[in-house]
Amino acid sequence: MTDICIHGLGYIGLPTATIFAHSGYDVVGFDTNPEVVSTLRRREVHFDEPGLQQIATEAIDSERLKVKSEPVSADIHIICVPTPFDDTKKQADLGNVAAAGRTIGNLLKEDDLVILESTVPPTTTEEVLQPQLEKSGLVAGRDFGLAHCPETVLPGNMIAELRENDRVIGGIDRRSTERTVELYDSFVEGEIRTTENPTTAEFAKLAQNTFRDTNIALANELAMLADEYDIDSRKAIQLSNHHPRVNIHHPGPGVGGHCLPVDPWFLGQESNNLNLVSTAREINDSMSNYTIELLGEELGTLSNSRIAVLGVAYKGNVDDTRNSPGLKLARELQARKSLGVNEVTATDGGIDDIDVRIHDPCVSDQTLDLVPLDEAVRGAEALVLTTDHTEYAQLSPTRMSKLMDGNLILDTMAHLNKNEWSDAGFNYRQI
Ligand SMILES: NC(=O)C1=CN([C@@H]2O[C@H](COP(=O)(O)OP(=O)(O)OC[C@H]3O[C@@H](n4cnc5c(N)ncnc54)[C@H](O)[C@@H]3O)[C@@H](O)[C@H]2O)C=CC1
Ligand SMILES: CC(=O)N[C@@H]1[C@@H](OP(=O)(O)OP(=O)(O)OC[C@H]2O[C@@H](n3ccc(=O)[nH]c3=O)[C@H](O)[C@@H]2O)O[C@H](C(=O)O)[C@@H](O)[C@@H]1O
Repeated sequence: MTDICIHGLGYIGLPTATIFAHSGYDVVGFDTNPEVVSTLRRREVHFDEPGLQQIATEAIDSERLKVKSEPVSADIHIICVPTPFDDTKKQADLGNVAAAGRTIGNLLKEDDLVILESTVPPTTTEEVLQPQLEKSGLVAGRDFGLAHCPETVLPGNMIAELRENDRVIGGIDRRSTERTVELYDSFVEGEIRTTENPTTAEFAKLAQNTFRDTNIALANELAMLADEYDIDSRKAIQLSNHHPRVNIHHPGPGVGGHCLPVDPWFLGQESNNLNLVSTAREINDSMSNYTIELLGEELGTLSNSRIAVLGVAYKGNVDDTRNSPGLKLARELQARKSLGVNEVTATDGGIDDIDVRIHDPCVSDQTLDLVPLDEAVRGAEALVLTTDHTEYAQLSPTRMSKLMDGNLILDTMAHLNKNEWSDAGFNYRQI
């Protein structure tokens, strides 16, 4: 008999299935994508996450975790499916949650427990998932349990954070909440806090990411203001943060990933009260444009320039390019070229012909036209560092200088050693 069926074996579902298997449960991991299933059956993890390959392989080898392309009947179902964002409607696409609900509804037995882990707009558990489950004829709260337990792990540090992070659990009744707490208590070392309904748990999760996105927008606005005074924004922010109640985040080339740029919209998708939050989104989205302005300012013109964009993963040491600031920057520069207009510098009125070359040591996506580092840098007038991969911190300014035609380095993440690059003759600029 299967204890737990996990629906969706991506960044969240696979580590979760693995950790439950290691906690002694019999787990089936089900994914609708046959490639994910066949890759995992070959004991290969289909994305980069430190430490996961080993523990996932151990779980599969021990047969505590079975990977399947069909869902199975189980006492507990955990939903970890994607909840993408429809950018035109500014609404969550909850099709995968509804589909998982229908699938589980067909398998549901009395006394089962269903837990939604995916990040969703408030009320989704009760208004989208519950009706699908109840098509089974069983009633939530009476015949089966239902709860929301949002995931909060940080990509790059998931294995530790799965255990260590606090959890919020909101069931549709007390018994659903208690059963869910008991389940997560098997491996969570952080505090498990409960709320009286799933909506509060959904809201609390979104509030966390909205806080971070809004805070970064403040940092980005401070960076643009500091530039007007010709001072180092990061130094100023660092000094501010010594106050015991101030914690301003870091400015950068924009906010990437599929969580921070998306979740703030989920929070108020039916509301007219999304003011600060939507302004913060606009500021963070505008950082690629600001980066292009800085480039134009430093180079005098972008016409006929060659620019190397270093980093299209949305953050350091991951292979995920969803909503990547580096990719957005590269595509915006390339779009100017294809438009054949010069919107960047008012001074020369020439035609942009920007040669943009992109490199990333962690990303292997063939569709992105990535090139090796030397090829990206050779003949470039400017390097723009958009991702803080550890590997980039080791770049030799002397070697880069020999390959380049110009001497501009725009370090949007303040990842490099300013003195070292300046001493090597670079015009070093940060955001
Ligand atoms: N990746 C992250 O860092 C975090 C993600 N989340 C949330 O967790 C949820 C899942 O995200 P990820 O794991 O990153 O997505 P993902 O895209 O990496 O993985 C989701 C998997 O679900 C499968 N799938 C889609 N529909 C399915 C269905 N009906 N039944 C079974 N499998 C199905 C897909 O084929 C895919 O393999 C999202 O709501 C996300 O916002 C929450 C915290 C952190
Ligand atoms: C509140 C919080 O810390 N949320 C986390 C976040 O994970 P994610 O990898 O998206 O977050 P991140 O490391 O802040 O990176 C997002 C983006 O923000 C940028 N970033 C981050 C911090 C900063 O000071 N400045 C900045 O510009 C990063 O470069 C990146 O482009 O979202 C995850 C999620 O919900 O999926 C969540 O589980 C994680 O714990």
